[in-house]
Amino acid sequence: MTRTPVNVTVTGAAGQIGYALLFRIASGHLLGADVPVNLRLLEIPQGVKAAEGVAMELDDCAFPLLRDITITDQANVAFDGANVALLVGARPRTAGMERGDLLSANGGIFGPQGKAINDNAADDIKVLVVGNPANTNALIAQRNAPDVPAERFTAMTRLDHNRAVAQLAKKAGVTVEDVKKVTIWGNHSATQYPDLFHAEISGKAAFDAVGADQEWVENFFIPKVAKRGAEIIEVRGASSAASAANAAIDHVYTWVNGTPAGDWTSMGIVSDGSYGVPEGLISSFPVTTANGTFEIVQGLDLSEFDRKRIDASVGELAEERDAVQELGLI
Ligand SMILES: NC(=O)c1ccc[n+]([C@@H]2O[C@H](COP(=O)([O-])OP(=O)(O)OC[C@H]3O[C@@H](n4cnc5c(N)ncnc54)[C@H](O)[C@@H]3O)[C@@H](O)[C@H]2O)c1
Ligand SMILES: O=C(O)C[C@H](O)C(=O)O
Repeated sequence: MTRTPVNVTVTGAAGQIGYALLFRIASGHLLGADVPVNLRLLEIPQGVKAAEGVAMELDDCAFPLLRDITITDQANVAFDGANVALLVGARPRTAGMERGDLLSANGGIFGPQGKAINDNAADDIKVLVVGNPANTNALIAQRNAPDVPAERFTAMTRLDHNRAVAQLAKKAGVTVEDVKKVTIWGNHSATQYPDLFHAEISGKAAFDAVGADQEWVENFFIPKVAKRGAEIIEVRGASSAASAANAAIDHVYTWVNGTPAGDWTSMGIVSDGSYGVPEGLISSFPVTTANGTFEIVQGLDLSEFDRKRIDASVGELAEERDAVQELGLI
């Protein structure tokens, strides 16, 4: 059966993550091995030539699922008919830049892109924001797209989720498939709360499987996951790219194809007020997915330890929201 190609828009296509991402999308890892794709690559004018070079390499792979590539510096063209949008391109923080400057510079990117999605994307559009500060950039895009259901805008915490799974598997001496129900709560930042207390390892409580070692949880596991991005930058000399691209693939694949039975994932999504997270903030939650939709896992008992850490990260998200509100970006 010939399937209609899915239109996948990638912004920042000529960047590091773009280079690690596009070949996997074109080879069927984003949506499935039987789903043809059209790629729409958005870059700033200075990035267009490099994106053309990447497109030449994509051609040279002769991917059977890749039908068409469009390269543009116009958001309205890039998001025309988009079914999936991966917003990777962002303004990085540079020396001397205050947080307000960073939020303002990114508002200038994610506001217009949100509007372009609103005006041009397909009715079933699904958006993943990767570019940092991911949660607040997603909020800016979402608020600038009033005609798109809010739940279609998500922010990436899957890299943090995967990092937590890997650390737990290492500590417990098991494979990553044995680790289930890990949660990243809050912001994709150093305040995030990687939660192992509701997780399972080989069918038993993860906390017990790591030796019920509270000291390890507080002083190794949580900071290791929360500060892994900074550690990669320090050791590699550049921010994570292949692992970030892999997490973006995982995020969308899971959203479209569902979470496996007995497990959940972490996604930054618009809060409905669950677990006391103020409605409207884009915060990471434990979610299950099925048929292209997701639901927050309900009914988890939160300890005082959990509550304190979730509140701290959500507090940071509320501050970022207030800052972009003051700047008139939402
Ligand atoms: N959420 C996460 O887990 C996570 C993980 C790693 C990196 N990141 C973030 O992802 C972003 C991209 O990282 P990278 O390593 O690919 O950076 P990069 O600098 O290599 O590439 C970014 C690309 O975006 C392009 N760009 C900038 N503004 C644009 C715009 N308005 N429209 C289209 N393209 C634009 C640039 O020209 C560049 O080619 C950064 O913000 C980084 O901090 C997020
Ligand atoms: O780009 C960064 O600041 C780090 C990145 O968000 C990561 O988690 O690896």
